[in-house]
Amino acid sequence: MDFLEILFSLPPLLYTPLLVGSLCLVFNYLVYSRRVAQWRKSNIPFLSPSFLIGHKYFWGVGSNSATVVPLDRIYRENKDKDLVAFFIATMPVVLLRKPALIKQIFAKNFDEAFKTGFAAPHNNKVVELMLGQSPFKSVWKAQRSALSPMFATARFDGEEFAKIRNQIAHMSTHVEKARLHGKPIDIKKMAMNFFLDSISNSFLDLNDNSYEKEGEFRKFVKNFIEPGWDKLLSVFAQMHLQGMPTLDSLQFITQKHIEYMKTLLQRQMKQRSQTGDQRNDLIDLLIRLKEQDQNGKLDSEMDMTNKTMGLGLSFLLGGLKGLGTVDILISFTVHLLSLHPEHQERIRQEVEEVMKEHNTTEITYEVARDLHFLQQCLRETARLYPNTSALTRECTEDFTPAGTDYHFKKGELIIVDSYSIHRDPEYFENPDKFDPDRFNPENRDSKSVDAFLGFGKGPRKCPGSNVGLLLASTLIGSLVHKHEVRPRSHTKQMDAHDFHPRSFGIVHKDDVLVDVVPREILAY
Ligand code: HEM
Repeated sequence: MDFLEILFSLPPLLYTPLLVGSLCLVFNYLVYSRRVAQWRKSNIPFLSPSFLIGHKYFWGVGSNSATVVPLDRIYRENKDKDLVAFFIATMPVVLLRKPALIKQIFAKNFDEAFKTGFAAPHNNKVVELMLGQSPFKSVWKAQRSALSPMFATARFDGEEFAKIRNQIAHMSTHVEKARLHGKPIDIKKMAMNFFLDSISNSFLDLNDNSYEKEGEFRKFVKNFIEPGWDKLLSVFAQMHLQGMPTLDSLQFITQKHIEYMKTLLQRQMKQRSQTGDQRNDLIDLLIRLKEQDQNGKLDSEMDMTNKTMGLGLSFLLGGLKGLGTVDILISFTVHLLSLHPEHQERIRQEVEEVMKEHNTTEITYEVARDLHFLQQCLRETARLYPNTSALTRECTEDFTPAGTDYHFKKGELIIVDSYSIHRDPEYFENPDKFDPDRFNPENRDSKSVDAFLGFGKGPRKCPGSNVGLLLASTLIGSLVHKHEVRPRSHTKQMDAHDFHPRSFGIVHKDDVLVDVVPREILAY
């Protein structure tokens, strides 16, 4: 009796999964053998897939390890190589290990032969625009240039900063209430309230105060970014299926998400047009672009509403990276500062000095902008805990990096693991130590500058980093100026065991709780 005869003699409930499973294994085998042959021909060193289901290090992702853990093992175990290819389940990727190679692909030759990571589903032009993944370089460049006023920190100068100070006042009231009740502060929640309320008030003209009531925007973003099996699986599905149309529920950005954000933007634009106010925010910008588009030539493939919406949504999602990064950066920084009272003291002194220089007793836009040591602390946190640790690019043309004989084929997916590079003693001495002074311009060398990837690299690096640093400096500067922060939940520096296993980025899995003691009380 052959295999098929035995199979079909079983009850259908048994033979159907067995048949599907066997077909999947055959399919995987074909995918692996084809790609391995290609890597061999292209001189790209690779790790053989284990038992037809990708590299074994990834099997625990989701239940007991974050994605960064297997990537870090592979990075460390292949010290002798510039790059190494392997499979995450059926997805073939090439991990770049050397900053010089990363520079070529992410910066120098990016325009020539690469695009950014996740593939948007075909025939969904709004999602393509939202992800900044138009196959036409001129489109994402025009998109980025149109949004550039939103990424300028100078926009927060003057009256606009009053909105941020308002958020700080809400935070201070909350901190004081918690302290009087003897309760710790949940830093992640506080940072998220601050950042999302700042974004919704300053860019979208919503009047949110999450301490009183969770606003609709916060609810939506929380649901969108909160780690879970559904998000992890949808990211994997998107990567595996490489832009092929999939079930809506398997997509990272579902039709429901798009509809919610579209409705929000359209409602705010309509209200603004009725009042005729001018705020120099995202809503004004979208109204202006829509008007310009109406006067110009309409794209026959996509109507102008979709174009304007795609642009607005790409800002809101920050290429999926802006939202969720600032609050995570703040909570990791407060965690590290809580373990280092000496750095808190330096920040307090810096705030005092800079306030004096600007002749003020408050944290103003100019003060927040000039808190250089605090910004060093934030960059050092982004080194130790780079939220977007897996940076991805895709080859759009066959490409051979200068000075090598590696041949990348069109469609090759490239990954860089910032977490591992940032913890490599070759580039950062004593890499696990929180040492903000390594970001003092006097101490920086070209080796560490090239190896720092906290905000990405090249033309597609983060355009919102300065806005993020300004907001984070305002919150932490205000908190540490008036209070000493002490650890409650995490009394040791967090490591990879503390990362959320179902997040694609670096996010702590538990709440980060701290106690805050007003400095006035400490002085007595
Ligand atoms: C300060 C905290 C932030 C960190 C650590 C951060 C980090 C990153 C990283 C690592 C990337 C990927 C870059 C690459 O692939 O080379 C990125 C992209 C991006 N970020 Fe940020 N980000 C931050 C804040 C923000 C903010 C506040 C915004 C929006 C106002 C923003 C908007 C974006 C956008 C639009 C992209 C996509 C860029 C593109 O694909 O061209 N980011 N960010």
